[in-house]
Amino acid sequence: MHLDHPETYPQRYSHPSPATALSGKHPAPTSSSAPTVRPDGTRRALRIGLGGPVGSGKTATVAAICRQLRDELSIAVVTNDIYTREDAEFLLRNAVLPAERITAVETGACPHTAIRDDISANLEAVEDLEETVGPLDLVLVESGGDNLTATFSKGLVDAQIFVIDVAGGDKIPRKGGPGVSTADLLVVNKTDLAPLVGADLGVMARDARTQRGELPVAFTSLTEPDGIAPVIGWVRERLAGWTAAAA
Ligand SMILES: Nc1nc2c(ncn2[C@@H]2O[C@H](COP(=O)(O)OP(=O)(O)OP(=O)(O)O)[C@@H](O)[C@H]2O)c(=O)[nH]1
Repeated sequence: MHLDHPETYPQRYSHPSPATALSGKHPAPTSSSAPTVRPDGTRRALRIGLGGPVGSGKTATVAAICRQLRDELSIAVVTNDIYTREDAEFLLRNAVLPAERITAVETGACPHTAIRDDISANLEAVEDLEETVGPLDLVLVESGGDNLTATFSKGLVDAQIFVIDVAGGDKIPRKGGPGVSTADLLVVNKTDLAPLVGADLGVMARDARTQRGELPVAFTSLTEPDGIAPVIGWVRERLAGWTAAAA
């Protein structure tokens, strides 16, 4: 695998039919069970959850999405940490969004509980953001770092991104689990580290395809300029579907 030629990645960003993305064949605009309109009748923001193992790059992905899209979209972020506000503080320190657009939820327990079983604190945080900073286009909900079983409740988010990284070893996609197998987008991050840890991106792409069928996979390196591009393409597609469904 030649890492200096990213186009040789078997599926740097594979989607069943990327060419049809603008021709109405979007992925389902939402699989969420949450109401799609706000009390005043306007459509609420698209909510995207980001989950994945500890340290895989969830916060870095959220930061990169915000930096890339904040000039054209109204964005807010909810972070979840077990005991601290570490992730929110990172986003604030790096000024990826104005402070009033970032809220931290301290889960005080297994992170997956707050995004799957008792979503009340997260729902409240999202709804407060919509009320205080006005109509939003996109809300990113970052889970605390967990294991391969964490998934979001469909009552909380409309779509889920699961972030793993190559430093965890190229066997991770093969291990499966609901995040790897069913997330709307699987991100394999830190591809720049592949040569250092002996991870084979081709094997990861092949195993991800076995686990996920036609669901998309994005290979990212957030240390590279525009390394977030494949994720941005996917987010834009989801937003287009969301907006089209509202029309
Ligand atoms: N080399 C490299 N490092 C990265 C990349 N993305 C993130 N990192 C680094 O990996 C570390 C963890 O990244 P985070 O974004 O904090 O990971 P996280 O998943 O939010 O971590 P938790 O919230 O603790 O679960 C940080 O030191 C990042 O700078 C990448 O693409 N390449």
